[in-house]
Parts: sequence; C-alpha cells; structure tokens
Amino acid sequence: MKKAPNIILVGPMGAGKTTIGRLLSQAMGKEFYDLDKVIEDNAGADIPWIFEREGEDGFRKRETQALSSLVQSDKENCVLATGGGIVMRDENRSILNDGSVVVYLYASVSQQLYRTSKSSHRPLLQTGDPKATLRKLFEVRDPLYREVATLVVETDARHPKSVANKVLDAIKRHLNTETSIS
Ligand SMILES: Nc1ncnc2c1ncn2[C@@H]1O[C@H](COP(=O)(O)OP(=O)(O)OP(=O)(O)O)[C@@H](O)[C@H]1O
Ligand SMILES: O=C(O)C1=C[C@@H](O)[C@@H](O)[C@H](O)C1
Ligand SMILES: [Mg+2]
Repeated sequence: MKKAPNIILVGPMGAGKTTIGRLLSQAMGKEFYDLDKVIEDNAGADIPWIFEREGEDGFRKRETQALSSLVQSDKENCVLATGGGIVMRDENRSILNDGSVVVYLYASVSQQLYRTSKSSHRPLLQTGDPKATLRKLFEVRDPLYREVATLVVETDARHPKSVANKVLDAIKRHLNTETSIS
C-alpha cells in the first residue's frame, strides 16, 4: 500500500507553522515534529546559543541534517513544522519536494512583525529594524516557498483554528484529487 505522505509546513517567521502544525497533527492523528525543537534537542542548546557560537552557517548545517534524517528516515504519517529559513538551501528544497505534501502558510510582513514581536527567540530579528529585515527575507524567500509548495494557505486575519481547518480541507481536497480516477 502507498505510504501516507508527510505533511510539511513552510513559511516565514510568525506564519504559524508551529501553532498550526500542532493543531493539524491532533486533527489528523499524526505525530508532530517541530524542526527548530529537533535541532535544539540534538544540540542540547537553544537556537540563540547555536547562532551565537556557530553562526547562521552552523545552524543551517544542523537544520539540513535534522530535516534529512527526519524526512528520509522511514517516518511516515507525521506533520513537520519547519523553520522560516528551510528553503534557503537547494539540498533542503530537494528533500521537501520528495513525496511530501508541502503547505506554504502565507502571512503578510505586517502580520509576521506583529506575531513575532512578543518573543526574542529569533536571532535574525534582533536588529534595529525587524520590519525591514522581515521584508528583505520575504522578497528572497516567498518565491522559494512557492517553488516547494504543494498548497498555499493564507493566514492573515484568521484564528489559528480556522487556519488549521483551512489547511486540513486543502490537504483532503489535494489527496482526493490525487487518488481519483479520471
Ligand atoms: N493565525 C494566527 N492568528 C493569530 N496569531 C497567530 C496565528 N498563528 C500563529 N499565531 C501566533 O503567532 C506567534 C508565532 O507563531 P508560531 O511560533 O507558530 O510561528 P512559526 O511560523 O512557527 O515561526 P518560526 O518560523 O519562527 O518558528 C505565536 O504567538 C502564535 O500564537
Ligand atoms: O527564518 C529563519 O531563518 C529562522 C526561523 C526560525 O524558525 C529558526 O529556524 C531560526 O531562528 C531561523
Ligand atoms: Mg516555529
């Protein structure tokens, strides 16, 4: 029998990947993984510490390693929330495109700013002008999220539960179309 595809959420910081991923995994009865958390558990240190000691490059190496061991292990039936920069490496985009259903959670820059403003856990946003940083990242990354996405779901002005339901409907529709006989 065909394996159930993994569901992978991509999108910018504050899109809600962690929040929606958890809700989605509960609704679908799948196991939930948050790649940022997996990286932290593997390193025995938090993301700000990794950036400080190893730089962004060190973090990206750990990110690719965690992604490939999760997705290329025999794990199936899981929901994986990624970090906002997962699409930056070609190697990661190839892994994402290898049989998973990838959902791009779209959020406008102003929503990203609002949703990330309460936490100082994101090293890339510890700048004088986080809005300008988010805008620059969005210009580079939005086309890459779209490149890997099977589905795109808009999250602005929606409660997390409503986003999760929208994602669920889109996944069901996608999987039904994929398996129906034309
Ligand atoms: N649809 C939504 N409406 C309002 N608030 C939201 C929504 N989705 C997420 N949030 C809130 O925004 C904040 C950031 O969400 P979350 O941590 O899930 O984002 P993320 O995409 O995982 O970010 P990162 O890439 O940094 O891991 C949280 O406080 C969360 O409760
Ligand atoms: O957008 C990014 O590059 C990042 C997003 C976070 O989820 C973390 O993965 C880390 O802070 C880097
Ligand atoms: Mg997250």
